Amino acid sequence: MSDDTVIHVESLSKTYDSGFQALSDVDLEIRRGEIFALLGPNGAGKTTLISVICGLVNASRGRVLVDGHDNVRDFRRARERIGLVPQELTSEAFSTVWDTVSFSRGLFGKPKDPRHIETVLRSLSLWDKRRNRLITLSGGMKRRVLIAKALAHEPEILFLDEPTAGVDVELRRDMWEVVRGLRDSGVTIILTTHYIEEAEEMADRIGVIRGGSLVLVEEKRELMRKLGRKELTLHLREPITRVPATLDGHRLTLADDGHALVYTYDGRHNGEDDQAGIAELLADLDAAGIRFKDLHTRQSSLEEIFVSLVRETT
Ligand SMILES: Nc1ncnc2c1ncn2[C@@H]1O[C@H](COP(=O)(O)OP(=O)(O)OP(=O)(O)O)[C@@H](O)[C@H]1O
Repeated sequence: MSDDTVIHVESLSKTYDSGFQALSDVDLEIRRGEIFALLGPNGAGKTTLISVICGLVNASRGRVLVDGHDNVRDFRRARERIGLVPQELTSEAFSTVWDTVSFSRGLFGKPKDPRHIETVLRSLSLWDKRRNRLITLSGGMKRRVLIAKALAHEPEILFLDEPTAGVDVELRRDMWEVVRGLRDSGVTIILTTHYIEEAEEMADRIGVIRGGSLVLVEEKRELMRKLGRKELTLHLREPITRVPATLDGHRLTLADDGHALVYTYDGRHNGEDDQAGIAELLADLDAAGIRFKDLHTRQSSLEEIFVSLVRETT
């Protein structure tokens, strides 16, 4: 475990009383100060994993250390380091913003600290609303209150469970800004999401969970670089039966019953090399007497990468 590990998850499994195994043998290290996005389809085990880390659900096997504290044997020390933002506001509709957020701090046995509550409310643009009852707030403001509640006891780690589920595009962007601001203030962020775009936009690292197993953990940039390939498809005038040996140096595959050639290349980092590669390819095609009538390029998005990963592990 390295020094910058803030959460250490080891051989974690969870079988519910029903006999359903929701997590199997999950190992994960969360680094201090990162935004980590946990992606996965419905029922993959995202909420279960968060709940076990936060100590709300018991693991069947394995252990979790939060800043070095075992989340079962040393529950309080582990839990006080964590803020959890659930999807929905459950109660307190008639309380004011100020009371709701202050009360949350008290739940962790922390002494009152109006200055801190003020800082949190200001950072989330809730200060002007502090005397408003929750029931009078817009959906966006309610989401901010959920975050303020989770930050009231000064946690260093913040879990956001589907922070933008069911919200409109504008509010989603607004939430992304808020989350980035928190990360910039030094909070480690772990979020679950269905929205690939959300992970692509915000995460430093991405974990993909499927059927209770963590199938991949990778730097987002690295993931995009390794898997985010560009494809150039050349639609040929005349079909060919095989790629001529003179074109062996290029990454070419035959498609569409010999009517198309597909060239794959790394589209993100070596822009100049790519262009050189394409120029060479076109010259070699010409020399080989292969003519094409049309071409198009496409870039794989994180969405496609994700879909292919999920498919591969089925
Ligand atoms: N208390 C429980 N008892 C039995 N099975 C449960 C319980 N809670 C969750 N499950 C099952 O465990 C699996 C994982 O659920 P979980 O809520 O962790 O998934 P998720 O990835 O968060 O899904 P979603 O994106 O739909 O919220 C699901 O099949 C769910 O039905």
